Amino acid sequence: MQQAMVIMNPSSGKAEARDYIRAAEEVLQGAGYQVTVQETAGEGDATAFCLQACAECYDLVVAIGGDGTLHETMNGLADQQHRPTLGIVPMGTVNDFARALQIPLVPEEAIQSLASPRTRRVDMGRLNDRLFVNVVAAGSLAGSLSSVSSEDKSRLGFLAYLKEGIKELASNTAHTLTITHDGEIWEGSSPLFIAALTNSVGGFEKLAPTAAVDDGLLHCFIVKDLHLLNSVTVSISLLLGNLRNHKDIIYFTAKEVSVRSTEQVQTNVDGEQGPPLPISLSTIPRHIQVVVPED
Ligand SMILES: Nc1ncnc2c1ncn2[C@@H]1O[C@H](COP(=O)(O)OP(=O)(O)OP(=O)(O)O)[C@@H](O)[C@H]1O
Repeated sequence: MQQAMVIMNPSSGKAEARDYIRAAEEVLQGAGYQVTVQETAGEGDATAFCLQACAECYDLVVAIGGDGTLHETMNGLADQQHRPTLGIVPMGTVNDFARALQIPLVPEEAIQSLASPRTRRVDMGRLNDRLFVNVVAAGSLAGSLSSVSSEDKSRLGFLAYLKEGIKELASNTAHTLTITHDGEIWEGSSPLFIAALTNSVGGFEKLAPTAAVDDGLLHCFIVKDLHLLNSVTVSISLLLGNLRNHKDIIYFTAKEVSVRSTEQVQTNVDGEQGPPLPISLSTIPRHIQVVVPED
């Protein structure tokens, strides 16, 4: 019999994940799996459970939680020889990875699609010595995005990030960043650098509309010194899915990028606070197999 481990974060989103365990077990048992449920109690648990699933050669690991739970679960798959297929039931407030893979955001529907026979191989990102699934941001704006409260995320979604971002822009802080990729070096003042693996960032699916989950590329945006006034035109370009063509944005794709600064600069990784600069980023093409809904 095939083995499935369900890793569930009871605190994700509106703290309703526990209510869906029974339904997930039923669908997986119906699909022929013997199911083990593991509930996280805090940071690091999802990674530890996933490492156990790799070591014990589970066939499937299902993450029930938000992007943070998914980030931790996928870090357990990093350099393992046996990597189970991944199933996702999005329960967070943003759920970027699920959006990028067209996994339903309604938990009941996502649970039904766990029995889908369709899978996709997707890229992972590497940041220094850990993995990321969706996006890395660096700069003064990235630091402020880490401070968006869960309450605001639940209430306002993407607008919560915009609210924090505008507050930060008003204080007009930018750092000197040195960004190296493919033998090219950019150095200048910037409030924000973004490297996205998928088209969905902060719940907003038009940031990098050309990014595919399996193109092996980091889609990078350098926001040149931004003032409140031109931030309006940048926001409009963002809404139109045309950010990469804005005159104050430098857009490029790369397989490897490094970002450093002589100043103390914060990062945000998959929506949570990351390590300070310097960082080295790269892609691990088609590293993970994910269950996706049937067409
Ligand atoms: N039982 C628990 N109680 C409180 N926090 C937990 C528990 N289990 C895990 N965590 C923490 O929850 C965080 C991940 O939350 P997750 O991202 O899944 O939900 P979210 O923040 O509501 O969603 P999103 O990232 O989409 O906004 C991790 O930092 C993890 O350490």
